[in-house]
Amino acid sequence: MRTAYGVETVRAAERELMARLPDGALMQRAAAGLAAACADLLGRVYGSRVVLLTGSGDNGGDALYAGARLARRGAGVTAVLLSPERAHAGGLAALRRAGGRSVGVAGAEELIERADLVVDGIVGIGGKGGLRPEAVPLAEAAERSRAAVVAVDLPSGVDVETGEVRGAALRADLTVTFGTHKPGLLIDPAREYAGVVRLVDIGLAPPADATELEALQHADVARLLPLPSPETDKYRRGVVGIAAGSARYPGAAVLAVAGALRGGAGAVRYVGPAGDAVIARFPETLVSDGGPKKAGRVQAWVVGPGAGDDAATVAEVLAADVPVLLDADGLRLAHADAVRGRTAPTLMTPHAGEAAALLGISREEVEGARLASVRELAGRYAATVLLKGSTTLVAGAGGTGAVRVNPTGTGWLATAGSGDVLSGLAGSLLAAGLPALDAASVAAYLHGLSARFAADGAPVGAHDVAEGIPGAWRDVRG
Ligand SMILES: NC(=O)C1=CN([C@@H]2O[C@H](COP(=O)(O)OP(=O)(O)OC[C@H]3O[C@@H](n4cnc5c(N)ncnc54)[C@H](OP(=O)(O)O)[C@@H]3O)[C@@H](O)[C@H]2O)[C@@H](O)CC1
Ligand SMILES: [K+]
Repeated sequence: MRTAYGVETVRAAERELMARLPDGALMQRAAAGLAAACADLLGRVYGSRVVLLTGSGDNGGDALYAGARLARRGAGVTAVLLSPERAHAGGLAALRRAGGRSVGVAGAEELIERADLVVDGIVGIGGKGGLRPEAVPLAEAAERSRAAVVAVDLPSGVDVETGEVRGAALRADLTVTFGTHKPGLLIDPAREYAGVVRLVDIGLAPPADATELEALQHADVARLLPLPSPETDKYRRGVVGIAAGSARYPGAAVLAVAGALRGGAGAVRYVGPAGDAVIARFPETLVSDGGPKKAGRVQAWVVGPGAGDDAATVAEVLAADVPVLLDADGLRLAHADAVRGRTAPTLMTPHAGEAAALLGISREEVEGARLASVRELAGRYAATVLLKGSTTLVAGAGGTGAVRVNPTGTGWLATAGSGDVLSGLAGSLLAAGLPALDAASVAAYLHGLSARFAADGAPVGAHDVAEGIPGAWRDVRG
């Protein structure tokens, strides 16, 4: 499991470690890791031109010490000091001893444009607000320049706690972060600014119960996948009910069923007006004519994809005492009290536009503040919430615990119907007995992986994503 921690937790872990180490040892570990990453990126250090953007805190100190290491290996290193009188004294002295030099911001843009490597040590976890005005032209020059840009700990200007970016920020090709990941490095829009993230181990050991974000990895998903035992039957594997589709949108029903058939449940029941289309494509589906109540035994329901205005079916499903996944039209048609009042788990799967409608804010606000939005929805509805998008996040019911961030997402998933496949897949995992947080995060993981395999660098349709799910299972299980 990849984990990320908030600033207070990181600082507490740093204090604890520093108390046991000689003065400055931690910064030397950080600088050594940073210099090694820079050298890898440069390929040839000797003769390269390196510019250090240096702020007034320890983030600048890391950059200066790393710059000194590069200068000792023959790089021409220039530190641009944003506040010359407050630059890290030890780091600056080390750089000068190694043959590096320092300048003020005047003329810095030209240096940046001619550099091979720019190191962003303007601010790290001590930063408040976005980039200050004097740093903005330097960030713009770095973007214009052909130099590789390496951010120290995090790209300056992004919100390390939330992944929000208000105003200008440095755009890095590589971020070298120390001790642990930070939430902002894993959530868009900040994640975009971070480029590739490389974690340098400096010996920090933050407590597991303070985890802010978790990203499942293959091994975690493999452990959670529901596998049939020798004595199993379809009810033990779980029966998922799909109440989706309408005369106008029969395809949503077909795609939700397609996802559900690949999710590990033993059987898929379908109720709704698209039964003929479903059975024509998937004859193994148990189609029934009555509403959800008359469908027979179901261990989890999916309601909403392509459902049009059928509020009665949504209400009927919400009244069932089994896990319910609420998606698409279902999110709009559900009564908030009916969701909050449920005793069995509820999983809501909005995209940013649907989340915005539920929260009464704009889509842009949701996309700019994903972490806050997903937590807020999970709190308001007392439901597990999967917020789809460029970074898919899953918050557990109530919104207070660690939020799961999906590492397998891809832009190819932004295609009509892919959400229907995801809802069927996650519903199937719910029926197979996974807790809602696991069902949602495992579904997002497999869905993203499947899309990556199916796309392989070219556009895909939602049905390709559904058909690729077994391949994603196999890959995860190794
Ligand atoms: N602690 C450790 O053991 C280790 C820490 N390590 C490293 O230290 C970093 C944290 O260092 P830190 O605490 O000194 O804060 P830091 O991020 O450099 O910024 C604070 C300074 O910037 C200023 N400032 C604030 N906002 C600003 C803005 N928007 N734009 C511009 N300036 C702004 C603010 O001054 P102000 O002008 O507000 O008085 C203050 O002086 C961490 O990210 C990691 O890289 C590693 O070496 C491993 C060991
Ligand atoms: K930085």
